[in-house]
Amino acid sequence: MSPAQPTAPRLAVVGAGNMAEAILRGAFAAGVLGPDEVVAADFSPARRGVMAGLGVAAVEDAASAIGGAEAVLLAVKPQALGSLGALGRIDRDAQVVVSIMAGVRCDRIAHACGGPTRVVRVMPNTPLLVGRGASAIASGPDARDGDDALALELFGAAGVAVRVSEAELDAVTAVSGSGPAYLFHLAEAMQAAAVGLGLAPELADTLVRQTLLGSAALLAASDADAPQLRARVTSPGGTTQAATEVLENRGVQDSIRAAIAAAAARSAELAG
Ligand SMILES: NC(=O)C1=CN([C@@H]2O[C@H](COP(=O)(O)OP(=O)(O)OC[C@H]3O[C@@H](n4cnc5c(N)ncnc54)[C@H](OP(=O)(O)O)[C@@H]3O)[C@@H](O)[C@H]2O)C=CC1
Ligand SMILES: O=C(O)[C@@H]1CCC=N1
Repeated sequence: MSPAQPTAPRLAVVGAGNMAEAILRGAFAAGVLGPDEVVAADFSPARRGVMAGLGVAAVEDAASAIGGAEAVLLAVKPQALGSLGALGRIDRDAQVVVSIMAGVRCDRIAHACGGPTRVVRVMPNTPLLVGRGASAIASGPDARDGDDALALELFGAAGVAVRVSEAELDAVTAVSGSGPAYLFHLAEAMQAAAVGLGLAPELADTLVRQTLLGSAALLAASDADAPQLRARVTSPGGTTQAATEVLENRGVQDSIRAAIAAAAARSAELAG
């Protein structure tokens, strides 16, 4: 597909990495935006190539992408904010800045833009890639009514999008932003255990993926909560009880609580 050349893009994307790609794919699939309404900036020729493959005009220089866009999506790593001189080009009256950077507060973004700015922060997660994202959206102090509309549409197109306060975002980041990694950690451990018990790696992989997928679908669809669903699998004196006792004796629930607390603390630290 040859990239479009928008004269006044609706959305300028700064940082066309994994998350930006997931967000754009979801938005295009749902028809929320067309590729000709987007311009993306990335240092990496390979990432610009990915954008071109989506039909999006891609440039190297963020400053040249920003001009005229209705909204600017900041999708670089939090550590890159300091070197984003292009933010000085933001029209703070006319443009909305949507940031997915973990931990970076609205006031820091506004400072980088040169003063009060219409900032909307979003914490998405990678299941966006398959249309099953969980995204939380917080409007900053200088955002106007309706400034979160594009974010709600964009992120709602690829899963669930909910409004939260900025104060809640560190906890959200720890739970749903990083959350997919916790499940993948469990998948790794289950696959290794299955192979350790003598199952072929391909069989272990199939069984673990389908077990996690089916369990997540059951949790999502059921009126029962997680403890009730767990009780239904656990026959008294049976195999699940034997496993659960080991998990409890080894403090797995405490470990998960501590891990999520560490993620929230790290998100707060990234605020600088
Ligand atoms: N991954 C996840 O699960 C989640 C991530 N986030 C947030 O999403 C953000 C993006 O993450 P992710 O997509 O994984 O990051 P990536 O590193 O994949 O993508 C960022 C891209 O931006 C480029 N870049 C950096 N600075 C500039 C600049 N000034 N101008 C143009 N391009 C630039 C980088 O190039 P180069 O590599 O050459 O520097 C890179 O290609 C992060 O802030 C993260 O906190 C939020 C929720 C979940
Ligand atoms: O690990 C991180 O910092 C980012 C934010 C949430 C998921 N990934």
